[in-house]
Amino acid sequence: MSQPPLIDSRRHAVFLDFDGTLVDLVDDPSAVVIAPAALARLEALRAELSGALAIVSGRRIADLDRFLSPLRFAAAGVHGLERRLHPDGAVERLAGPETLDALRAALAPTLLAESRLTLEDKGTALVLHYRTAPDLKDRAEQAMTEATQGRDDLVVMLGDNIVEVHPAGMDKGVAVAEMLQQPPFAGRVPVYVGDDTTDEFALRHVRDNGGVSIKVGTKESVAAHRLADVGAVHHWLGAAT
Ligand SMILES: O=P(O)(O)OC[C@H]1O[C@H](O[C@H]2O[C@H](CO)[C@@H](O)[C@H](O)[C@H]2O)[C@H](O)[C@@H](O)[C@@H]1O
Repeated sequence: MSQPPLIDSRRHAVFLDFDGTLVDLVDDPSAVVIAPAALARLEALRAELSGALAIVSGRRIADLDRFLSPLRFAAAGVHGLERRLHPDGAVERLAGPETLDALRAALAPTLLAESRLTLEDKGTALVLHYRTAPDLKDRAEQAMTEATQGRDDLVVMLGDNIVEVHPAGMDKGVAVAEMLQQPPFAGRVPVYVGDDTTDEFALRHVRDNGGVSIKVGTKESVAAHRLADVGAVHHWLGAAT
């Protein structure tokens, strides 16, 4: 995998993952921080791209807004189950939290028994976190498998020290493909940057459709290009032409 080409602000639409791409991974999911200088660079880049810059994340858009405050960006949140095409627009939700009520109940005994496993409830998705208890990886995956037994309407995804469940039929690849049909992204060449397994859906879509696919870090990937870490991502974003 090679170094990525520089962003061409006249031609490209830029889609950026959040955790592990724009911010370093930390133990507490609520404790991620973006440097003010990096935030200012993102804002400048969005203007140069005539708005064609979006965050594509497993996070809720409300959480992204909090981390990126005072800025707001176009975004696909919860792996595409939430959408906002324009920073000042309303968030569109493609599923409601009630879909996961039975799962909340089914996971409760495991959470009671294993206090080192934590649940992040994103409404339309549930996440079991085990970063601070890596020995509980199998236990978390087993609990999620058992809780989702017979639920073909749901999909379980393994991320970086997490196991996550949400309604089936949506992933970051579908989200990027759909956003590319709409202004300000339509007609531009997609660039996608991401670090995790859930980014592979989008990296594959972009790679197969003439775009620029960029993996962050050393994990295996379908991407054509690589950047070493979060610092390298911000450096590269700042070099856009
Ligand atoms: O799609 P992303 O923007 O990369 O979001 C994926 C998940 O990110 C968060 O979890 C990850 O980051 C946490 C903070 O650094 C870390 O503690 C955790 O181990 C990582 O998996 C977020 O909490 C999840 O909801 C997102 O799905």
